[in-house]
Amino acid sequence: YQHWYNPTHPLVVDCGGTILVYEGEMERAQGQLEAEMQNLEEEKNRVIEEAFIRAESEMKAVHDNLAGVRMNLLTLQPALRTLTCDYNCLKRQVQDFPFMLEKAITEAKQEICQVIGEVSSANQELLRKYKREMNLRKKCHNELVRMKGNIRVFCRVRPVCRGEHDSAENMVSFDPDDDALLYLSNKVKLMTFELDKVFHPQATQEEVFQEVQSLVTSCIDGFNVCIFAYGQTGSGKTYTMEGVAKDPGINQRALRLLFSEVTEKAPDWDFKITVSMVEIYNETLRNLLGDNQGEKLDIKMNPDGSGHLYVPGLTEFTVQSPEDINRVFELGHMNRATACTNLNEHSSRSHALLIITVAGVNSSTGHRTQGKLNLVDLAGSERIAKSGAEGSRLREAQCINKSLSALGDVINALRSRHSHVPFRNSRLTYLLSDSLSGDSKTLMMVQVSPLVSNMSESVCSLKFAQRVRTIELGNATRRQWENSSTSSSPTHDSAEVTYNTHAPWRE
Ligand SMILES: Nc1ncnc2c1ncn2[C@@H]1O[C@H](COP(=O)(O)OP(=O)(O)OP(=O)(O)O)[C@@H](O)[C@H]1O
Repeated sequence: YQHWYNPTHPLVVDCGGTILVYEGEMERAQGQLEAEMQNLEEEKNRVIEEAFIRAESEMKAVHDNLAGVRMNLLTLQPALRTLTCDYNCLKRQVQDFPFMLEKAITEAKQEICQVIGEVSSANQELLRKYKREMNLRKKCHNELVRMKGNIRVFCRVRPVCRGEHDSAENMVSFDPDDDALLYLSNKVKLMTFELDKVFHPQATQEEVFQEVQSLVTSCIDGFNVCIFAYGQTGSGKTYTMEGVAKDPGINQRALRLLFSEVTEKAPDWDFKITVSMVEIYNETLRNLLGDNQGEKLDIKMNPDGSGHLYVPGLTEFTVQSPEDINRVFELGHMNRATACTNLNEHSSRSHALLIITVAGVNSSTGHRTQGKLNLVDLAGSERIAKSGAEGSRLREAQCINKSLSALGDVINALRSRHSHVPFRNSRLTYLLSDSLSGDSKTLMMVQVSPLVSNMSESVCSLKFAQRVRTIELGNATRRQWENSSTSSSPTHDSAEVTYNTHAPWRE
């Protein structure tokens, strides 16, 4: 090496220069590098510091969150425990539910059976009390009727009809404060009549019916009822009982009311309404709902031993619908009209009876009732001058006179509680005997014409009404005593006709 190396050699000198340049550059580069490294170190430290600070704050936030979560956890834990507990409890309940349900159903069934048993026995008790109360009510009602007398007398004054020319005098007048008083006046005197109720000429069919409807419906409770229209020809009897097509009278209204009342009582009660229509002319009975109008009916003692009367062959029409009611009246009217030449004249001289029987049975108690409603349009009550009438007219007058007198006698005997009631003195009273006796109810509707020309007949009718109303009520106890001593039978039907009134019923 020393051999060939010559430091003075130009090449070496050149190389040494180059080396020195390189060494200078290297030193400069090293300095740069070191500065660079220093920068990087500083940058690193700054970044690390920043990261640290960020991490610290994030850590803090996480810590805070964690603390919050911990807090939540602490509060949620009891709730969770409760929920778990509830859940377990519910689960157990769900598991137990079918058994509990079965048990509850069984218990409920037992309770229901017990309650039904209690209700049923309470019901029995109530039913017993109800029956007792009903009997008591009936007794009280009967007692009240007995005290008031079971015969009522109403009066209806008809209006002056179109075409009637009568003197303008006010023959009839009314008391504004007392609807039981009626005054009749002629030129010389004023007569006062006291009745149970007076209907003035403007009284409507509805108003009249309202006064009689409780009597009508009492036959559903088993009472026998008679409603008579009494008065001279043309005084309004037929108007009151039958009415006119547009404004029916008591007959139709009564049947319709009974039908609707018994329909309302279903299904607790099973009622049957039957209707018969009879005409009594010259003491002969005619079946107005039958096919054979020529047939004369008879009144006989029922062979069933009940002691009741019956009319063999009498048609009993069962009313099952409101349409049946129209049919009954149409048929009755048609049959009555076909058998006579002048219906108006004929109806004045005959009695027309509508007999409605209402029989019911209570579906729970088996209790039975039977009541009869007799609606009677009587023949004209006017007196026929004996000298003027002859032949068939005289016979008609005698028959009417006989039956109306017999009716007055029967009412007198019943109200006075006589031991013998002369039911057999006429077909009318004989046919109605079971509906006039016992605790039956009777209403006499005395019809009055307002015409001055009818004054004397009006006075007669009102005197008749007054007499019926003022007959002294006999003593019930005495009547029973008299019955037991004079007759073995308590019914009036079988009593001999020995009673003869001297009361001038029909002057
Ligand atoms: N309250 C009244 N309102 C209106 N008109 C009536 C009234 N009462 C009766 N009339 C009429 O008076 C007339 C006679 O009445 P109705 O025929 O009813 O008498 P009556 O007493 O039945 O007679 P008869 O004995 O002849 O059958 C009839 O035209 C009737 O329409």
